[in-house]
Amino acid sequence: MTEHDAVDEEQRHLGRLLDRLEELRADTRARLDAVLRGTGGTPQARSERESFARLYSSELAAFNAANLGLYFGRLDMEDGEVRRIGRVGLRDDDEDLTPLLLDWRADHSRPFYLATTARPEGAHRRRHLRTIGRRVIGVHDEYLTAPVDGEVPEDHDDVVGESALLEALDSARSAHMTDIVATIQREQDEIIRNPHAGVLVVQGGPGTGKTAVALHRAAYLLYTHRRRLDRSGVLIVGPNARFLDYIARVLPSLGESGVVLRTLADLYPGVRATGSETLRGEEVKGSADMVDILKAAVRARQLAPGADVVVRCEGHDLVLTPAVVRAARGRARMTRRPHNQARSTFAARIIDALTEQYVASLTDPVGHAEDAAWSPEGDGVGDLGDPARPLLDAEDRAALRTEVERAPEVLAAIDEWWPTLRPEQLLADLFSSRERISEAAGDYVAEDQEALFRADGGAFSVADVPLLDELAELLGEDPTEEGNEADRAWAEQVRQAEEALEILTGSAVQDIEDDLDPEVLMAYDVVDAESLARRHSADSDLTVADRAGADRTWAFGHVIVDEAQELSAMAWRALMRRSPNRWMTLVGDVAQTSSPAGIDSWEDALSPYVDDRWVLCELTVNYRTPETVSAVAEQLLAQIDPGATSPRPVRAGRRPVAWLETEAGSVGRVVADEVSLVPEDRAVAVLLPDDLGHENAPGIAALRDAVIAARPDASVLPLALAKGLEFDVVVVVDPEHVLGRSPQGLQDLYVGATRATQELVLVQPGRFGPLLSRIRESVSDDTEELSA
Ligand SMILES: Nc1ncnc2c1ncn2[C@@H]1O[C@H](COP(=O)(O)OP(=O)(O)OP(=O)(O)O)[C@@H](O)[C@H]1O
Repeated sequence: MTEHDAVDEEQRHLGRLLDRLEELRADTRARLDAVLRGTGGTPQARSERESFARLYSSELAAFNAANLGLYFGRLDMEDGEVRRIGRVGLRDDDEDLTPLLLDWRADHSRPFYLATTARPEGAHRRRHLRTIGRRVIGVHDEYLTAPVDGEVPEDHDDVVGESALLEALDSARSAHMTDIVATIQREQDEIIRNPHAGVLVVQGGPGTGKTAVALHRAAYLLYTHRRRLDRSGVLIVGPNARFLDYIARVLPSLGESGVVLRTLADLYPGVRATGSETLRGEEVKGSADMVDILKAAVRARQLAPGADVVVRCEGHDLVLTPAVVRAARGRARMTRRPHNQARSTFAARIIDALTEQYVASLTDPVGHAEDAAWSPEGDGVGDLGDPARPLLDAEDRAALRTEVERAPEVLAAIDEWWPTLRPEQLLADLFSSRERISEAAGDYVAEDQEALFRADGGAFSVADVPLLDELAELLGEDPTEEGNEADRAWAEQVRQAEEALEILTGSAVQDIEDDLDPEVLMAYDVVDAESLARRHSADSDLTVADRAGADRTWAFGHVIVDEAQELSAMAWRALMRRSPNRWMTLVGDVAQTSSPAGIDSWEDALSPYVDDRWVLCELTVNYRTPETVSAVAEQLLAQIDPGATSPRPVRAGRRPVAWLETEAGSVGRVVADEVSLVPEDRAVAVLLPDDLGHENAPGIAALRDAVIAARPDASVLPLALAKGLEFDVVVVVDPEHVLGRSPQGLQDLYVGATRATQELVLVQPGRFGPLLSRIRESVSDDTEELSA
């Protein structure tokens, strides 16, 4: 059969598939319309209509997304079976519901991604289709076993379907990422379909497809564990909003909804962290020691007076001694409940003490009341029923207690000593007061204390988000606030689980001064699956993604973190709370860590939560940067970690790396010239050192204007925002400044250089320093050296 015949054959099949897709789409559209037309009925009927409407809408979205590149692969099995693989599964409407197309995630599609001549997986031939719109324009066949017509099987190493892969990689990068379903590689497939139900760490150098793999794993898990994950949702946390915008376009085309995409900046519902942070601040706030600082800050708000305080109640003066208030505070702390929930214990103790005095003052007006004062050792109740004071019965005493409880001065005193607190307010109060900082963080050196201070305490930065989350745990909800019944019930369940866990693990109830053990986070594990499911099936018109995104304590079925190396110890805590079952995919590269609070090793980050119960997978092939750029990146990596291995690039470069030294005043012109050379269909980015990348940095506006004049669609970004992104041509401005700016400078430059899919240009005001000159020298065979 010639290629021409093969194209004709596949074109006929594609036509059949597109017709079938159209039928299904029309059918779903009609059902959706019918559901949307429905009105009235019982609440249950309404709620059923809502869920059908959601189901049909998401089916429609999947059909719409599948339209392009619907059918991309075919496997001819040794036993004669033909499997056609595409973006969605389609069946004929005949009696047997004959499969017309297999979803790429189905088990039967797997050999398409795995088969090699060494391990053909039962397949005889793999065919990749090239399509444009509704047209098949070519096919590429690989024989995995001795072919019938005598062709020799190709040699295979770790790259499967190489020509289809290279074609996919060479297509111009649009502003956003595309899916890779047609060309997933074996090592990637093994991660995407990995059955491990705990923490899976995916480590890989730049361009190895970590982000792509994470997204396809989300799609695969939602397909394979739909019932479970549809209710509980999947959380994907990425490095920045730009990046999320970039991947949000990929997920629908993978056919998925019900996924919550977040950056750390918006992980805490109701707060969008846009404030800036110093490197020192990032480091101090990211450290796990902050847990103690925050606990101290909460305790500092639990007060006791220095001298006796008189409160008036219905015309009677009642006295609270510091000892009584301290004892009430001790009791409240001993409950080990969050601050706002322990408040009722504190208040009850104070009110008991005052009631006792009140009773005494009425029954013993001549002044023996003091003898009856509630003592911290007493249980505060028995005294009320003392038979030596028969004048008031229990009912009278209860009425008096109510009077005390409602007395404005009593309420004010309780509010002053044990106020109801909100995380945002407490953190803002703490950071805007040097006095409070030194009270809570007295052990810190002055410089670290100063790093916490800012005049506008409420200008939250990303580093503050995990602190707000931690405080929300320490403070708990305000039990007097309206609504949130379900949340309170959930918090109560978790609390009981914590107690059960303490009994199970035999650990004694800890002293009130004790730190919470990180293991306590594991308490969610003993909340049974049924309770989790009940919570997840709450009656609501909102989608799972909407509800989960707005609920800080939502327990996600699966959590995926991209660029996980950037997470601080505090951020890990916040994320682990969202993954009580610890079913997570963590994707990252410890050589790219640029945050001073980020991690150097996966062990250190994970051991507090799962000990050594996590699985590491590595990606070794670089699909992004060509050999020319990789050679430079490899040398930078050798500086970061001499033991690390660079991923192997699959592509050759078009143009050598350009090293341009220029007068400080000509940077704008040189960069603009470079940018103007880039063909129009290629994406180009100018990456700036983070401290020069912001709008107001000197000279940046002029540089930006020059670049935009040369290429209006060019991206001009600080390096930190380029994380996870890619562009065909990348110009890094002032690499020496990047190197010198922070201890993570090498990592920053490594990240910047590895954003390029085709060309890298380094523009240096002045001269390159010793390290970069050495690298330039060592790759000089294919280096373009220019002096601008
Ligand atoms: N199997 C594949 N087929 C086609 N393209 C692929 C494949 N794997 C990865 N790619 C492409 O390679 C590029 C790099 O992938 P991705 O951004 O996922 O890498 P990464 O490991 O997350 O990189 P970084 O750590 O630098 O952010 C993307 O354009 C992606 O689409």
